[in-house]
Amino acid sequence: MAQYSRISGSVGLITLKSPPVNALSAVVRQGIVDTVEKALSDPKVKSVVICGQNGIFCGGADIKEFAGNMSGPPLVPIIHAIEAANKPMVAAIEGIALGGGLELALGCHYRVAHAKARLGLPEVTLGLLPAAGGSQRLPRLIGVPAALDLITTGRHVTAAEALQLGIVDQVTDHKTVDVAVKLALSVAGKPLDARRISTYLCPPLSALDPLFEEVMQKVRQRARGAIAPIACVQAVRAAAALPYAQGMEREKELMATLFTSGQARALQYSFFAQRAVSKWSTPSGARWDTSTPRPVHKVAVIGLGTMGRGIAVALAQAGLSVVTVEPQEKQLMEAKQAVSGMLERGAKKRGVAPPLNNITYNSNIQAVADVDLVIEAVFEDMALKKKVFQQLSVVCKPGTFLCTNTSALDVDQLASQTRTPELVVGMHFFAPANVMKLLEVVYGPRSSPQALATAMQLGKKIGKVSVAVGNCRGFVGNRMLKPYIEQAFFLLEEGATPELVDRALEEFGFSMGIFKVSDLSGLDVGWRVRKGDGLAEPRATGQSARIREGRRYSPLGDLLCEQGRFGQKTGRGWYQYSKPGGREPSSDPWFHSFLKEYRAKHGLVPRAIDHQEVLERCLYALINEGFRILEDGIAAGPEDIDVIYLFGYGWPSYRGGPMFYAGMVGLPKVLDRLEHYYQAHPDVPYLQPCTLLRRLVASGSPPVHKWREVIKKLHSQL
Ligand SMILES: CC(C)(COP(=O)(O)OP(=O)(O)OC[C@H]1O[C@@H](n2cnc3c(N)ncnc32)[C@H](O)[C@@H]1OP(=O)(O)O)[C@@H](O)C(=O)NCCC(=O)NCCSC(=O)CC(=O)CCCCCCCCCCCCC(=O)O
Ligand SMILES: NC(=O)C1=CN([C@@H]2O[C@H](COP(=O)(O)OP(=O)(O)OC[C@H]3O[C@@H](n4cnc5c(N)ncnc54)[C@H](O)[C@@H]3O)[C@@H](O)[C@H]2O)C=CC1
Repeated sequence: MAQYSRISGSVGLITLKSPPVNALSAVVRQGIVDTVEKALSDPKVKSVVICGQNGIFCGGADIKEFAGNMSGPPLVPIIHAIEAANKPMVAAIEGIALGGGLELALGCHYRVAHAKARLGLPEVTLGLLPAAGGSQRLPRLIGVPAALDLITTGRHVTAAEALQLGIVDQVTDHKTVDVAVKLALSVAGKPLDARRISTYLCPPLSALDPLFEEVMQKVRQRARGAIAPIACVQAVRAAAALPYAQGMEREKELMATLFTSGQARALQYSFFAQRAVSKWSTPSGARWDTSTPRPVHKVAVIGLGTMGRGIAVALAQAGLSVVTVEPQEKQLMEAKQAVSGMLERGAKKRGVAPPLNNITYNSNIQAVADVDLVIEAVFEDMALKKKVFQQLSVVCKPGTFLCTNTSALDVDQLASQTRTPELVVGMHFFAPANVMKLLEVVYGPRSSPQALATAMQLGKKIGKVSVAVGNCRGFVGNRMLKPYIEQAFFLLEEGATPELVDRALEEFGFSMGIFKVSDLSGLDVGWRVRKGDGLAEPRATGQSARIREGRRYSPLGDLLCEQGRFGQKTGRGWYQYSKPGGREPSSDPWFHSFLKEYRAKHGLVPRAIDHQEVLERCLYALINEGFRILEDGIAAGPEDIDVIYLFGYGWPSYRGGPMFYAGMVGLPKVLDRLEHYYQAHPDVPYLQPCTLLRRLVASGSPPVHKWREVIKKLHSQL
C-alpha cells in the first residue's frame, strides 16, 4: 500500500509500504494512484515527496507477480501521470531504488538520495528490460554510453556515482525525507517543463551507428546466448533514434517478447532459488531458523596452496582476522607474496586500504590455538588430512569449529579423528576461492546444527552463496560432474572430437566446453583421483582396458597423463598451446591421430555425432545424477543443485540450472532419452533413469517448485 499525509503545511508525503523492499505490487501501485490523485487535488499541497518506509525507497516490481496474471494499475501510466503533474514531485531515495523503483524516481521532477543508497536497473538479470520508461528516460538523462552500461549489466551504482552521472540531483548524509521536503518547499510553484525527462533529447553523439554496432558486438559476446542484454541495447537505440512516444512503443514491444520467454522464467527462478538456499534444512530436522550460529572473528587456514591463498584473501577482505599455517618455508614465502598481491589488487579496485594486517603467516600449527574456526586446505590426501585433524583436535581451544576444504573426501572420516566430531563440517570453496561465489557447506551425520549454521553464516559474511549439502563422494557439484565428464570421454571414443563436444556445450551457453575446462584445471587432478580409486592402473593382460568394475571405462584421460599431457600447464592436453602455461587452445593434430589409433586398437568404428547427442548424453547424465542426489537426501531440493551449478560450474544463468532445465525440456523427454541411451549403453549405469525421475513423470511432471512434495513421499516410502 501507500500512505498519504501532509507535512510542513504544503508538502504531500507519499510513503510506499510493502515490506521487505516496498516492491511495486498491485496494491502498492493502486496506493500510488490514489495518493498521487489526493495530493494533486488538494489545493493546500504545493509539492509532493515520495519515499519508502523503513529506510528503503523501492526494490522495483514485485517479481512474484510476474509468474501469474498481472492485475492492478500498470506502472507506465502511473509514472507518466507523476511526470505530467503540475506540482513538483520529489523522490527521497534511501536504501535502494532498483528497477521499477528507479523508473518511478525518474518520473519525478527531482531526486534526492541518501549517501548509502544504491540505484540501478537490474531487470536484465531477470531476463527483462526496464520497461516502465527506464530504457527511454535514463539515456535522455545521462547519455547513451552511461545508460547502456547500467542497463545492459544491471549493475547498481552508489549515490555518489549516481550524482556524478546526473541520475540524482542531491546526495545527503542527513535524513533524506527532511532534505527532500526542504527541496520540495523550495521548488514549489517553479516551472516544471525543464524537469520532465521524457521531453529531453538524448545528448548528441557523433557516430551513433558505429557506437551501437560496437556495443552490440560486445554485448552479444558477453551474453553468450542470453536475449535480454540484446533487447536492452535495442531499446536504448530506440531512445537515441526515436521520439519518446515511439521509443516507448519499442520498449513495450521488446518487453513483450522477453516477458514470456523461458530465459526470463529461468532467471527469475534463479533469483528466488538463491534466496531459498539460505533457508537450509537437513534430513535430521536441523533448520536455519532454529539453529543459532556462533560469532566467528578469528579464522585459521591450514595449507597455503592454490585454495588456501584464495580462502585467506576472502576472509581478510571481509574484515576477519586470519592465521595461516604452511610448513614449507619456500611455499610460505611465495604464498605471503601472492596473498599480499591479491589483497593489494583487490583493495585498489575497491578504492580502500589493503587489509594486509588482517593476516599472519606461520609455519607451526600451534599458531591456531586461539582461533574460532579452522579451514583445512592441505593436499587432497586422506592420510595427511586425518593427521592434520588429529593435531587440530589437540591444539585448538575447546569449541573451535574444524572445517575441511576437501573436494570429495569423506567429511565424517575426518570428524572421527577429533574429540569433537559435532564441530566438524566441510567448507568446499571453488577456485579461485576469492572470486568464485559458491560455497558448499557439507554436514556429516555427526555435525551439529550450530556448526552448520556457523559455517553458513561465515559464508554469507565473506560474500559467498552458501549451500548446505550432505556428505557423499564429491558432495553435489563434483558428484554430478563425474557422469558428465565420462560421457564426454565416451563420445570421443565413438567418433566425436574435443572441438565438437566443446562447441556444442559452448553453444548451449557454457563459457568453456568440458575439454577446455579440463585443460585449464589440469588433467592430472582427475588422474590422481582415479589412481587413488585403483581405476587408472594399467590392466593385466586379458582384461579390457575399457572396463572397470564391470562398467564401461575410458582410459583416454589416463593415457594423455601418461604422456605428460596435463593441459595448459604442460602446453599439451586435449588441445595444444603455444607454450606451457599458454591460454589459447588450438586443435592438436597429434591428438587426432592418437584418437584414431586408439579407436582402431580397440575396434571402435567412429560414427557421426551431432550436437544434440552431445548435449543429451552429457547433460542428461548429469541431471540424472542430480535426481539421485535428491533421492539420497544429499541436497534438500532442486534449487540447491541449481544454485551450485549456476555459481560454481558456469551453467548458463538463463537456463536456470540443470534441474530447472530438465523441467523446461520436459521430464518425460529426459526420461525417454535416458532410457534410449541406457538401452544403447547398458554398461553405463549412470544412464539408467533413477527412481525419482520416474516417480516425477508418473506424478504428471509437476513444476520444479513442487518436486519437494514428491521427494518427501518417496523418502517416506523408503
Ligand atoms: C532489494 C535487494 C537488493 C535486497 O537484498 P537483501 O537485503 O540481501 O535481501 P534479499 O534476501 O535479497 O531480499 C529480501 C526478501 O525480499 C524479496 N524481494 C526482494 N526484491 C524483491 C522484488 N523486487 N520482488 C519481490 N520480492 C523481492 C526476496 O525474495 C526476499 O524474500 P524471500 O525470498 O522470502 O527471502 C535484493 O533483494 C534485490 O536485488 N532484489 C531484486 C531487485 C530487482 O531486481 N528489481 C527489479 C525488479 S523488475 C522491475 O522492477 C521491472 C519493472 O518494474 C517493470 C515494470 C513493467 C512491467 C510491465 C509488465 C508488462 C509486460 C507486458 C508483457 C505482455 C505479455 C503479454 O502479451 O501477455
Ligand atoms: N585446486 C582446486 O581447484 C580445488 C581444490 N580443493 C581442495 O582444496 C585442498 C587444497 O587444494 P590445493 O590448494 O589445490 O592444493 P595445493 O597443492 O595447491 O596446496 C596444498 C598446500 O598444503 C600444504 N600442506 C601440505 N601438508 C601440510 C600440513 N601438514 N600443514 C599445512 N599445510 C600443508 C602444501 O605445502 C601446499 O602448500 C584439497 O583438498 C583440494 O581437493 C577444493 C576445491 C577446488
